[in-house]
Amino acid sequence: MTRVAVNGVTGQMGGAVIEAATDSEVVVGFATSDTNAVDGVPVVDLADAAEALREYDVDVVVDFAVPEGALTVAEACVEAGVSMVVGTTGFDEDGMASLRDASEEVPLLKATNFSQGIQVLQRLVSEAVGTLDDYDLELMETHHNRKVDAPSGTANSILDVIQEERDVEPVYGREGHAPRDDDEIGVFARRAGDIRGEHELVLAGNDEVLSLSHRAEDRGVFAAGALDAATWLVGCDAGWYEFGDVVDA
Ligand SMILES: NC(=O)C1=CN([C@@H]2O[C@H](COP(=O)(O)OP(=O)(O)OC[C@H]3O[C@@H](n4cnc5c(N)ncnc54)[C@H](O)[C@@H]3O)[C@@H](O)[C@H]2O)C=CC1
Ligand SMILES: O=C(O)C1=N[C@H](C(=O)O)C[C@H](O)C1
Repeated sequence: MTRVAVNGVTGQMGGAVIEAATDSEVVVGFATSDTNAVDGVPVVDLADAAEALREYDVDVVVDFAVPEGALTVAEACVEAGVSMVVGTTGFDEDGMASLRDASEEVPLLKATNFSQGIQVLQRLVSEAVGTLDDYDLELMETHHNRKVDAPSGTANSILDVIQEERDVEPVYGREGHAPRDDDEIGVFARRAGDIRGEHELVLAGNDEVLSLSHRAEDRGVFAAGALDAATWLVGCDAGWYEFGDVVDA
């Protein structure tokens, strides 16, 4: 069985990963709090991660935390020679560069969304935007009220896919006198309740509207995808991998 360490183990996704781990074993978790254990999984201070990766003979880290914590664990993975799956979102350019550096030393797989449906949605978005090349585009995402980064990592990834097809400029929310340019895309983030994650791209023109949308119904979908990625990643060469590599394998 793949031996997994979970970073952000006291968080919502940390708990979901422990629950979803049936074909792999979560042997240790990392946190910055004083917690000793979560659901029977021993918790080690994040500062001692490199040592713990060796002590618990970890194959791969699954990370759902905050960028700062993910980067600390990436350093520990490099030090201990352990693979890493990064689910955390909200990295700035420097953070992304640090992850790229780490991937030169160990196998590192990063995804802003570990649901298979989003993988397919991204392919549909590429086709739709490339074909309906003069339609107006608007991108919406909705998440629970505890989410700290906006727009979501997934929305940013969808935006990347769109920008590979069309030269559109994102406009984040609109207020006041804000007439629309042909080459802009409105991007909107809503936060409410415990909504797990909804994304929608609207394409409108030619007296018609095409809507491409996805809704996650449980965090288990992300946890299961991340664990699939973790099992797949172990044994790969050092390098940068994405969830599409796992889905296509
Ligand atoms: N890629 C994907 O499929 C998914 C990604 N996510 C992302 O995962 C991340 C975590 O999401 P949730 O579990 O919902 O958040 P959460 O707020 O419930 O958990 C965050 C965890 O990070 C820890 N943490 C906070 N500050 C820290 C620091 N400075 N150093 C180390 N750890 C720290 C917290 O103690 C907690 O355990 C977010 O970035 C979210 O966007 C969430 C769901 C799916
Ligand atoms: O914070 C979340 O919950 C989620 N975050 C990811 C994102 O930022 O896209 C993935 C998913 O939508 C849930």
